[in-house]
Amino acid sequence: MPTATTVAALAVRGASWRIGAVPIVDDVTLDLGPGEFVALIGPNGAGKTSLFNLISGLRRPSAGRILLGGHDVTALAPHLRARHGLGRTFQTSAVFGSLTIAENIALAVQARRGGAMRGWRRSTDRDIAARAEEILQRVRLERHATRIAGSLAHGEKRKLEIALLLAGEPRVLLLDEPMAGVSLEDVPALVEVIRGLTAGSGRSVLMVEHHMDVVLDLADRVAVLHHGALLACDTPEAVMADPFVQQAYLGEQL
Ligand SMILES: Nc1ncnc2c1ncn2[C@@H]1O[C@H](COP(=O)(O)OP(=O)(O)OP(=O)(O)O)[C@@H](O)[C@H]1O
Repeated sequence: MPTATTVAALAVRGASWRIGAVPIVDDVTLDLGPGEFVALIGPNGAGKTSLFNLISGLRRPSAGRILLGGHDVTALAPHLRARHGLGRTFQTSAVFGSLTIAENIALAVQARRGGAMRGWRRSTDRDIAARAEEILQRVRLERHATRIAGSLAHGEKRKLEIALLLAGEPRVLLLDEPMAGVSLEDVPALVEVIRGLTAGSGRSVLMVEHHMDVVLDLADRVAVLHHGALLACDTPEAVMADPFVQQAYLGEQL
C-alpha cells in the first residue's frame, strides 16, 4: 500500500458509474503502490470489468477520479492513458494470428518506439530486436519465437498478450482474467510469468481473476467488489478471514 510519501501508481478516488439510477460501480476508492500486486475479486456481475473500464478510459465515471502516477487522467481517452503508463489485457485476444511470436512482439516494440521517438530519432532495428528478445525471455517464450501465433494454446497466447503489453512499457498493468481458458497444466508457468511482472520492476498489477488459488498465491492485497462497492481491501489472509466477505459470498464462488 502506498505511504503518505509515495505517489500511488494508480489511484481510484470515489469512482462511480451508473446506468440510469443503477450504480454499477459505487464510490470505489483504491490505491495501488509502485510494485504492488492487487487482485480484484467478486462474483459475476459485481462490477469488476466495469471498474477496469473506468480505469482504462473505455467508460467515463459518473463521479470520482482516476490518477496515474499522480496525474489526473479521468478525462483522457484510453490511448492517452497508455502514455501515462497504463496497459490492459483483454479477455479477447489482440494477437496477429498469421505472424510468428517474435514478429508480433517486434511489431509492438516498433509501434511503441516509433511513436515515442517521433520528431527526435527513431529506434534502430537493433534496439527493437534487443528489446523484443528481452520481452520474449521475460514471458518465457524464447523457445517458441518462430511459431505462428494463431497456432498457440491459450496459455502461450496469454503470455504473448502480456508480451505485447510489455512492449508498451507500462507502469501499471490491468490483467483481466489471465487464466481464462488456460488448461490446468499450463497454469503454473503462466502464474510465474505474471509473478515476474512486478518482481524488481516497480511495475504494479491489478488483476481480475476467479481462480482463488492463483489470487492467494500472487496478490499482496485482495480487493473485494460486491454490488459495485468495495467490500474489503486487505492482505489475502485478512480478506479470507473477514466475516463480511464470508457472509457476502456464502454459497457463491468468489
Ligand atoms: N453497458 C452496460 N449496460 C447495461 N448493464 C451493464 C453494462 N455493463 C455492465 N452492466 C451490468 O453491470 C453489472 C456489472 O457488470 P461487470 O461486467 O462489470 O461485472 P463483473 O464483475 O466483471 O462480472 P464477470 O465476473 O461476470 O465478468 C452487471 O449486472 C452487468 O449486467
